[in-house]
Amino acid sequence: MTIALLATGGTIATRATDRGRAVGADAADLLASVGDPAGVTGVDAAGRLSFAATPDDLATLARTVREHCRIHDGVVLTHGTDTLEETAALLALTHDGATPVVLTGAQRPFDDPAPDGPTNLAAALAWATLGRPGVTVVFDGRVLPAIGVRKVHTSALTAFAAPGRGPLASIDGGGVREHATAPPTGLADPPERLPRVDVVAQYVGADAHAIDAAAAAGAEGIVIAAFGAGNATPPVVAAAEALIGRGVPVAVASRTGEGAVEGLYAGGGADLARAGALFAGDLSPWQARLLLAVAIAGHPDDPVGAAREWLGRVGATG
Ligand SMILES: NC(=O)C[C@H](N)C(=O)O
Repeated sequence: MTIALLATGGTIATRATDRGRAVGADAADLLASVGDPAGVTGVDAAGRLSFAATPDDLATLARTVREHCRIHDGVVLTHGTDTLEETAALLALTHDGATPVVLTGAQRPFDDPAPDGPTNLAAALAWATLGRPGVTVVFDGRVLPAIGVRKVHTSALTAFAAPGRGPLASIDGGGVREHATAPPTGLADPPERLPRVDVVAQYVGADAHAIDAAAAAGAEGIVIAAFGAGNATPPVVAAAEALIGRGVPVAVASRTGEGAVEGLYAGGGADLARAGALFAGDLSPWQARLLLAVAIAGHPDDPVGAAREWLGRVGATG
């Protein structure tokens, strides 16, 4: 059994500096922190804080993970928590085969007197060793599905949840208790590049400025971080209808944090649905954005059709 540990940076690898926390631990340091387990090869895949990652970085990482899936029995990534859910979604969409891919990270730095990184990394390696297929996130003793995972706390050690989808398993001193299996992954090839897809936030009185600016800046798709079950202000609905009419795919996801979107209300979600917007089920706006970008890259003729099918397959829509 061989496992690749791909270190990409994040708080789990940071030390204090006079500029603020900075990445200062590599794959070898991380493996040393968990006692250099046999069969695990450390790879320095990146060394950044995850808020600084670009779409190109994510596409490159997805291809790197695929390569390591071909030569190892499992792949574990250490990753910054800020955008871990976005990388997790991309890896889930582009996963190939049955090799377990497990993401983890930490809320406390590498040089913290009571770090959570070693516990999380040890649990991630233990979960990967079990060989369950698919892409998961292991954090603070919980195994979560990649699709649906969200960072839900800025500082607590229980930083992640998958609302409505629940932990798949718990890992603690008593061992691993499995409750559920993750939905299927592996719907597309990792794209060479991720097209620009922008997220437009909804708030009381939001006008069409942001959505129009996104389109003018070259966004090939738009995600509306909508009110409630999938509503937007009248000017944003009108702008979205116009964009869809010009062939720009528009997806709708909720800003609430839990539950699925539906086109229910006249003047809001019902109008968006009638215009042909993609309702992204229970995906967060951030994961919906990755899904739409992968669909645009892989299915330029019908990205909305491809994305609709994938949403069903990952259990995001009914
Ligand atoms: N806890 C963390 O890893 C947060 C950090 N800013 C990152 O995402 O890289």
